[in-house]
Amino acid sequence: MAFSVSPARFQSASQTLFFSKSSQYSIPLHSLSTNLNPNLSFILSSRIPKFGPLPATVFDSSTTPFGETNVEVHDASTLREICEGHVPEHILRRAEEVGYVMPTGVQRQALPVLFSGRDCLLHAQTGSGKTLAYLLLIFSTVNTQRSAVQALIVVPTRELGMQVTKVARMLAARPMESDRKPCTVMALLDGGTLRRHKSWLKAEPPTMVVATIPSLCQMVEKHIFKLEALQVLVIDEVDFMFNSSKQVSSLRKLLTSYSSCNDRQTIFASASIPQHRRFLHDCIQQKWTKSDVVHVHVNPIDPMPSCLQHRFVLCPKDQRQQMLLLLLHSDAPKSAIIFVAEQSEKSKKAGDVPPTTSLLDFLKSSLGDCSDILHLEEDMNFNSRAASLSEVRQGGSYLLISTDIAARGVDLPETTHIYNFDLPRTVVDYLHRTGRTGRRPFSDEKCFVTSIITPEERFVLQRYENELMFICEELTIQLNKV
Ligand SMILES: Nc1ncnc2c1ncn2[C@@H]1O[C@H](COP(=O)(O)OP(=O)(O)OP(=O)(O)O)[C@@H](O)[C@H]1O
Repeated sequence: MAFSVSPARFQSASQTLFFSKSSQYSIPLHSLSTNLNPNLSFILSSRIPKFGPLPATVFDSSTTPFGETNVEVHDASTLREICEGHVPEHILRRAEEVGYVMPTGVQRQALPVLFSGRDCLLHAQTGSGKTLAYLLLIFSTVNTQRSAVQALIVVPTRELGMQVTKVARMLAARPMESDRKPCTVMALLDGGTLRRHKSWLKAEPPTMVVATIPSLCQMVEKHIFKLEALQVLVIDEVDFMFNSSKQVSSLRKLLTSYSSCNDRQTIFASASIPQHRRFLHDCIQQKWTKSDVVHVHVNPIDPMPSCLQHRFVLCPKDQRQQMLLLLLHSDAPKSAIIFVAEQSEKSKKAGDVPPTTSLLDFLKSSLGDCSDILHLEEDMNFNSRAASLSEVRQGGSYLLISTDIAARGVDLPETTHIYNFDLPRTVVDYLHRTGRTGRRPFSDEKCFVTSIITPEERFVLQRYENELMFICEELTIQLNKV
């Protein structure tokens, strides 16, 4: 199959949307599984009426005649074939050395669009390789001989920022003999020592910055970080960022006041973009993107990796720890993440032990005090959070007990099992938690997602099943076996 992108057409609306001043894309979505067919490319017209319907046009990418931004990528094309002429040779060599030889679906579809200079909404399954897609675009665009920040990647958490920085630096590493300046990558993340970053930015600005919003704004507001030379702006986990009341106003400023969409290429990425049509409409209206922004939506009818097997087990709330223990004994997972709800403010004020800590204590006392049971939550200090993740990354097997802080973007490809000790609050949270497993793009290895629920929660899970279109199999485990 060939993938083609045609320029925006001025056709009448196939979908009617109405302008909204709100930029919160929080309503639970049917749009995770939209009415689009797989392999459709959704391209917007540039004619946006002031307060009217959005003239959106849907093209079947396999049948649309080619236009001026024609690209043709065959299923058998290697990553090198797609990137050659755009991405520097030493980056391509490095990518191959670390095992990025064939493109994933989203890379195959998005890279030609990205190389054509269009703004883009990268909308594809968790673990599908969106990070590499936007990093390759950045490497194709920046000029490392220039002393200016030319690419900015905004992420919601320090953990995701460290991960993206690591991949970017790993790809950017130049051979020793090279006399050209390497692409330098700065991590401007919450919890870091900004004094060091200030001197770095003043002395020799890095080519690429990976930042969380609070640290970034601090630097931009003090005019230490200048965005004039910005060529690529990536907002990763975009729906999460727009839904965060702490981040949304700064994000809007970044998109409009601090830099202009005409001077940069703007990429939004996520596995979940609720109400994506309205979001695209707002992007154009608010001038966050240019009007010919492209929506690359990969596998819209199958928003989760197909290697996942979803299961649930019914259990009274006060016996979930024992149930989890039985599940761990019967599954014997190589590596697992156990998701626990965040501690409520009321419970914090009452001085209760955080749920992650009490589960950690229970598992350590039941399974033996083994060091490969770790935990991660917002209220831990940044060093402890980093230590937990780096221990998990050191390989071997692990059990990570975490709140939803580990649910977005964190890449732990060894994870084979996810346990929802507490049911996720929304369907989007279910999607991202489950997406922490099944993260080997070319593997068929079965991975398991198990929710421990009360009978009253069954209908909530059923709603998630309907919205995400998966089937959850019931496990029957007798608690008195403990
Ligand atoms: N072309 C490729 N070949 C082999 N592995 C790849 C390729 N591209 C990405 N990967 C691997 O796939 C995994 C998932 O990639 P990545 O973290 O970019 O996913 P994502 O789409 O950003 O997921 P999420 O939506 O959860 O953030 C990583 O371990 C990465 O190294």
